[in-house]
Amino acid sequence: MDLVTAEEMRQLDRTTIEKLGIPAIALMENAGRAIAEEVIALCRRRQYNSGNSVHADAGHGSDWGMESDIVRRGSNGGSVTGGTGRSIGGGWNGSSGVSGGAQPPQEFRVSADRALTLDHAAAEHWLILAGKGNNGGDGLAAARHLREAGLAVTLVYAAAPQTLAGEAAVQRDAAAALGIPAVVHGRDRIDFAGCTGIVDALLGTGSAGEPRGAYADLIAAANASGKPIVSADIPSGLDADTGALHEPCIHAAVTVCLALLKRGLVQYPGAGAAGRVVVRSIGIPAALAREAGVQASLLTPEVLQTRLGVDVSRRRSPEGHKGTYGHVLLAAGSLSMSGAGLLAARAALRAGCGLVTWALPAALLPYVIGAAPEIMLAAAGGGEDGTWNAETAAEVLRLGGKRDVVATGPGLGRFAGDREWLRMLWEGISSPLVLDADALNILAECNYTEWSSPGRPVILTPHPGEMARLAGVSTPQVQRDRIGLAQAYAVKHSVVLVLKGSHTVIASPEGEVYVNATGHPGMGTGGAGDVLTGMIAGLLAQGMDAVQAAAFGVYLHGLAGERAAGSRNHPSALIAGDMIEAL
Ligand SMILES: NC(=O)C1=CN([C@@H]2O[C@H](COP(=O)(O)OP(=O)(O)OC[C@H]3O[C@@H](n4cnc5c(N)ncnc54)[C@H](OP(=O)(O)O)[C@@H]3O)[C@@H](O)[C@H]2O)[C@@H](O)CC1
Ligand SMILES: Nc1ncnc2c1ncn2[C@@H]1O[C@H](COP(=O)(O)OP(=O)(O)O)[C@@H](O)[C@H]1O
Ligand SMILES: [K+]
Repeated sequence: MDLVTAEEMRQLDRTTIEKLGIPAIALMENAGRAIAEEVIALCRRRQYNSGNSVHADAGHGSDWGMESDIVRRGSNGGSVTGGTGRSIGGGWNGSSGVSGGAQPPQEFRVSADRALTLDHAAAEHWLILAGKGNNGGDGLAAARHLREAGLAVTLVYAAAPQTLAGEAAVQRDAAAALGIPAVVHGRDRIDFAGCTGIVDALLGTGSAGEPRGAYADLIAAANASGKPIVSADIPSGLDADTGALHEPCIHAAVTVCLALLKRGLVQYPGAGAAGRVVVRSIGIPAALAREAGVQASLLTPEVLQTRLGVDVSRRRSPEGHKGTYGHVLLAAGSLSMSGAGLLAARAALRAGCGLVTWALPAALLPYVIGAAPEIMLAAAGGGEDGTWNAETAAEVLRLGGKRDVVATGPGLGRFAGDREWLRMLWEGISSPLVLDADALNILAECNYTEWSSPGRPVILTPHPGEMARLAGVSTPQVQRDRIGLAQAYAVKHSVVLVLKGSHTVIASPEGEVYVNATGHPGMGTGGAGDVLTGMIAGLLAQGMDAVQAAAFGVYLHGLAGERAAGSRNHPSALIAGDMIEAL
């Protein structure tokens, strides 16, 4: 699923309208219809949750909705198929006692427009907050469809209705011709307390900066009302590209994202303000996105398989052996942070590589013998206190020269001469390199683009603090536009960048970006990143290319976190080692 900026979306709108000849009003109609359908779906969920679906339970009501189908299925032991609507005039259901070879009577089935049908529709009264641009037009179109479905709607114009233009003005006139009641901000009283829900169609991809005047007032009042809000395209007040929230910003229960997923909806804090995000097709062909040069996508199994060519089933050859699956060299751990090396080494094995050699300070070795018997240990010299030193570079280079992947950083610590140490590895290791933790902190102090490189891929896996040091900005600046920053950094420095955190971003040197959606807040625990480093190294060793290994590693790491969190009594009990066991 592609992720677009507001500007990219505008281009795709234009291409659809001008090159394909689809009228803008048709797109707006589709948008309005999609928004109305999602409002109705929300009303159904609400009714279902508050037990109002008793009709559907009894199987004789007029509820034709999705949730009621689920209820019917449940009450019939799964034997009734849903999704076809209520049948009228027929009655044969295969168990009605028809016998003796008699044929069932020909069924006569008529289905209503179930997506726009709602039980107790008259109990609903929605306010449609409409801005004066096309986002407002979408809301006005939705109002007509909702009214058609029997819900009461009141239009709330942010600006005088006569200031609307183009397609939005067409929608305004259609609503007026149908006699849909309308109020105007600043002129009329707006009864937020009396409504059952709010459509936010104030600002979409054309918004710029903080909501002003009437827009700000209406956003604040909508949030304060406590009523469920369905946002058209994006929550008004959200930066569609970065996920930054202006003040004020709508906090939606549902966001009906139109045509293509906007970047800002998958980046925090925007992702938190959007609620449940539903992407709805409105007639803009999704295939246009790649043709127009869109480079970002959500990391779904489909993207992993078709776009990245990852064999997600991770088939193993019947004749394979440990040599088939590659050998990782991990240079990590020090006396006070030995666990970081152990976690990374074990995670590499669990990711499926054949062999892992863990190079570590010699003084540390006696303490970790037997901690994970599957791991080979290599004493790399270092200080008597179990720390690394500059002289260890030669041994790491020697060991790394024979391995399929070299990973370093977890638990490494800082030491005199560490910049030169890292430079020797960077220039001397010809297999793919994974750098994390202190290796990144060292790198941040070096002008490494001037280092010579044997032309192999490098994967950097910073958390936001490490990213800030690498990019020379503050951590809040990193978080303000994670996709944009990761993309720019990866291209400029010719690295594969994994910017960790909720919805980890993976960026390639060619500017391709993938945003991960697996994971769990329980993963905010020491060592979780070390596990990821090991996993990515383990996948690289098995022959994946750097982007494949980074993306698939992040995806699997998130899944493991979800699984591990689910297996504890409480997710906050999750520790990094649980994720390795959940692989
Ligand atoms: N054919 C298409 O293009 C399709 C578009 N579609 C839909 O259109 C949306 C984009 O529509 P859009 O480009 O008209 O912009 P939109 O988000 O309605 O805002 C513009 C208005 O807001 C105002 N305004 C801006 N910033 C403001 C602020 N901070 N505070 C206050 N006001 C502010 C600005 O006022 P101005 O600055 O001009 O005074 C202007 O009046 C898109 O998200 C999708 O929903 C779909 O239907 C598919 C087809
Ligand atoms: N709220 C969250 N949702 C999803 N993943 C998370 C969340 N918090 C942390 N993580 C993941 O956990 C890992 C933490 O890594 P890091 O900060 O490097 O930890 P450490 O240095 O202790 O190993 C990263 O992969 C990050 O994406
Ligand atoms: K909106």
